[in-house]
Amino acid sequence: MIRFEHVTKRYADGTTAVDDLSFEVAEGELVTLVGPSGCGKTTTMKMVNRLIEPTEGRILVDGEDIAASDPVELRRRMGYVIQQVGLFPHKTVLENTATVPHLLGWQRKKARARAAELLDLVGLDPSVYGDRYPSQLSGGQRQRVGVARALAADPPVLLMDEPFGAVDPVVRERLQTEFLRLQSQVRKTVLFVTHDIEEAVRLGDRIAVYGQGRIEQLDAPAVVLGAPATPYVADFVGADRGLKRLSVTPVRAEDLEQPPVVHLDDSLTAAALVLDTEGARWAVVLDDADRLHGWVSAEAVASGTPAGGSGTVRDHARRMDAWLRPGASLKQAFSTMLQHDAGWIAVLGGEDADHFLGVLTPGKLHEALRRSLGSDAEVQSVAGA
Ligand SMILES: Nc1ncnc2c1ncn2[C@@H]1O[C@H](COP(=O)(O)OP(=O)(O)OP(=O)(O)O)[C@@H](O)[C@H]1O
Repeated sequence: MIRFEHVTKRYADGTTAVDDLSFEVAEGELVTLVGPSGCGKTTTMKMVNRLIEPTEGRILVDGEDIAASDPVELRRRMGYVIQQVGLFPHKTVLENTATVPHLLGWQRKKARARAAELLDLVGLDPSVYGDRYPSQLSGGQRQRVGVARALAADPPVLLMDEPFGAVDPVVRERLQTEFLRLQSQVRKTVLFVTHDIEEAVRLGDRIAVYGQGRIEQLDAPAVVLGAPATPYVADFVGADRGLKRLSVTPVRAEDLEQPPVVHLDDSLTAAALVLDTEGARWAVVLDDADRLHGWVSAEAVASGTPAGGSGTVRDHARRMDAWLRPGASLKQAFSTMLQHDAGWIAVLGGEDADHFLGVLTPGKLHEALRRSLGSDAEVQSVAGA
């Protein structure tokens, strides 16, 4: 969708901001450009909407060399969100959002309806915020209007330059979450500039780590973190890259352990037999509908069994309210385990969404992390970690 072919940008003073850059962003893909200040990220992005012209090489959008396109027409096909947002102070939120549709000659009513729809999509109720002016919004709300405005004409490409850079970390995280949700619906082709590796890793389908004017590595976040291509990349992503990988590695059904399972109405004798047979110290407890209830320890079962053996698991089961879905991150899994002081966390999913699939334990979590890269790269990265 966006293709850089040997693109170089040298400024008049001789600074080579971008040096022989070749890479491609696929349709619907979100690529984050990350690197230290002055490494050429913004220059790269501004060449895509021709705010800056390359010195050498060419850029194709949808197969078409943009050097031959009309810059104004080109920019209308590309949403552009920047840190300073650049909302018109004398226009309302709704008018700001409808800017590009207006420019494209949409009828006023249609443009306003579209703007209202977009505001809703970015989490701003148009009936509450539509008539406000930018000065009457918080920083985070202004950023959302910026995103809504960039999406209003439904452009296939979004260029985002530190769009969440000016807000505090809490708001920033919320905006990232909302943006990910939005992107899963609209599937734009996105180039996203940031100097924050956490943000790059969280948002990018792939991340491009910049050195001076060059991409040092362009890979999926888990690969960049698990197998950095160069010492520079390893240094840039940080010594805690192992921890960061937890947040980009999903829990998969095949990573789960299958502990013994008993039901609430099982007799303690039956439960004791199951635990004995499997040599387990605890079992997961499900209700009649096979939904998660909690767990029961072998000790509790044993302590109840001599008393005539008439008791059921229900009398000794403990509740476990925490669980995850497949696809949750290993970080979420680990954090939930810590929060509940538990050595395992149940994973529910399947056709009825609440089916018990198995449990993730710290051992399985470690295995999942090791496997996420494929064995060779991982062995090296673990050895070198
Ligand atoms: N108009 C210009 N004339 C000369 N040099 C420039 C010009 N614009 C940018 N540069 C230089 O080009 C290099 C790359 O700049 P660029 O803005 O692309 O970096 P960046 O990675 O986006 O940095 P930041 O994260 O600080 O925004 C820097 O060394 C910068 O000083």
